[in-house]
Amino acid sequence: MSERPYVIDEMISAKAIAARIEELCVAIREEFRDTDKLVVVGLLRGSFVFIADLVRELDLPVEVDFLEASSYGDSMESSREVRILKDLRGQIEGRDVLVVEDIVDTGHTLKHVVGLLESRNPGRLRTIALLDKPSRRETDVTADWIGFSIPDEFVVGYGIDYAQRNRNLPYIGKVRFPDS
Ligand SMILES: O=P(O)(O)OC[C@H]1O[C@H](OP(=O)(O)OP(=O)(O)O)[C@H](O)[C@@H]1O
Ligand SMILES: Nc1nc2[nH]cnc2c(=O)[nH]1
Repeated sequence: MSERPYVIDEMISAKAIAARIEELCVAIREEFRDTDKLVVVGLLRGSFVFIADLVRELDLPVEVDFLEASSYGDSMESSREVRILKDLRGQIEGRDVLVVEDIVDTGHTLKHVVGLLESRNPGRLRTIALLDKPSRRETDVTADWIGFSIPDEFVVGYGIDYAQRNRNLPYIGKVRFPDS
């Protein structure tokens, strides 16, 4: 945990997030309207709040599963080495899958996870990210649906942490160091 004092400035309000999720769900329902039972895969830990709001708004028959991937640890910099700390409980072969990510930054996490899940021969595999930082991308990955495209700021809240804190903020905020 960093000892350096920081403040959090609100960037995207809880209300704006809820409104955007409603819009995204219209598009996702359309894409999966003929699917029997969609497998919605949340990438832990950051997506736990987003997936909870998303599946309740989606109003489709879904199965929820989780995969835990980590590349940042407690740091603000990606290690670029994605570790799978917890695998899915269920099989996805032949199943339609929606991967739910909180943020795509360098893109290493999403690229690694999509590669892993593709190797299991799912049906349709689609991805959604609440936040996208295109200016930071180091890989050729893009989520099929994006909530908000944001500038190069380190963000927290709505599931997303800084050194495991601030995940419980209801909004997205950016971290600022007043001493710099
Ligand atoms: O596009 P990238 O540069 O790979 O960054 C995105 C990933 O970074 C964060 O995960 P983290 O490793 O911090 O784990 P966490 O979700 O458990 O907080 C975030 O939740 C994304 O999964
Ligand atoms: N907390 C946090 N984790 C990230 N992982 C990748 N980008 C970010 C970010 O902006 N904030």
